[in-house]
Amino acid sequence: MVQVNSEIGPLKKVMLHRPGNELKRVHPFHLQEMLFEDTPLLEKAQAEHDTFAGILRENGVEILYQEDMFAQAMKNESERSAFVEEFLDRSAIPSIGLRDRLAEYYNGLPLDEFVERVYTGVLKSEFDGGDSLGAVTYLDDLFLVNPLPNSYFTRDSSINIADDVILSHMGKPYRQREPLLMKYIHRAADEYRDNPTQDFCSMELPYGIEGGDVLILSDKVVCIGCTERTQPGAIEFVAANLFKKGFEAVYAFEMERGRNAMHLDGMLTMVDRDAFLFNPFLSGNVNVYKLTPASDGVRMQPVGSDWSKVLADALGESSVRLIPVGNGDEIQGFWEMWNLGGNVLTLAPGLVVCYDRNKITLDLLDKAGIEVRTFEGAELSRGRGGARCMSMPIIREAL
Ligand SMILES: NC(=[NH2+])NCCC[C@H](N)C(=O)O
Repeated sequence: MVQVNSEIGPLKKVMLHRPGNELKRVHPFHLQEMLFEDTPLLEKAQAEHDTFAGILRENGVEILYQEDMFAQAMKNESERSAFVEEFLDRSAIPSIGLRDRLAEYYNGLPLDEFVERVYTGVLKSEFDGGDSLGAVTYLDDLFLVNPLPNSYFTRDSSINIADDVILSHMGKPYRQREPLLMKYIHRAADEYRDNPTQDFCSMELPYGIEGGDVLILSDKVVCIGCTERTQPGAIEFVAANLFKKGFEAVYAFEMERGRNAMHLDGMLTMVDRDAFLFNPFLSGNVNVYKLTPASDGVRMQPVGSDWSKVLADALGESSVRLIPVGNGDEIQGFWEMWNLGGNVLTLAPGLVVCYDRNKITLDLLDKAGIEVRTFEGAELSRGRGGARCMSMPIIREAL
């Protein structure tokens, strides 16, 4: 049963994906499209990820691996062939003959190889496409089926709020198939079966939303980044549904639409009952809008750009503590923002896990009395996500 009513309640259960051979598919000439900054070294990335997982376990968190849950869901043959249909529909296969051959190939693989091939995709050179037109044209395409190298960022492809699950509608083509894995996991896994699901990924709603943009302040209030990945229409839709469940407000943070401010969770994370890490270059410069329930749907009201005021109001407190990532330093400050200094995963109020590389921010966290567990992220950070992006909370204890 999913139960996530805050960003900071003691974390009990989480879903991760241990990076696999899909990272070896990241091509240096296609970094932008594949959403990587550089080519990650798989073995080192796995070791870093294992250290991250070890810290979670030491702190009492049960870990479920996405790849295991997906394999479990795919044991059911009709589910598997339904998945293959949807997966290939979204893989832009250039001809029907080739698509049919690929469907046959995927359906015929032993389960472990099947799962591996979903993550790693299929290179053109690896597949005998027969005499279909699709197999002999577009020869400069590298992949027939693109890999899923961003799938270790489990935060983004679905969203768990209270006992609701949202399947994301990803903003970038390279990631649009990731929520499908979650869709089939949700249908099969005990953890999810009883939870209401909003399926943004199959819905014809033309608006994107990703989990990295959604911050749950409490069982009444949620903040959502309005970014290049998450559009106003999706925020309004989610807000209207949350209001039906008793939520009282959704704050929309309007970000610049670009890779610099990719998701809200790179700009703002909650680390204690009254404390946040934030991007000091944005507060005061980007507008926040408050959505509240209204008889005819959702009411919207601008609430300025001072994040400390906005967050204090959102929590019903007189003030909050804001810790500036990189302390606003004109070069290092930007490095630390870029390298996920603000993207920490909070394990309990005042206890966070994050990369060890953002020294200015680590020092400020220490001075603020926040306990920090660190791990190296030299390879993992090449995908430009940190501890929060790499984790999907399933259960957090109530505060
Ligand atoms: N929640 C996050 N901040 N996720 C970061 C995802 C990074 C990934 N390479 C992407 O561009 O989509």
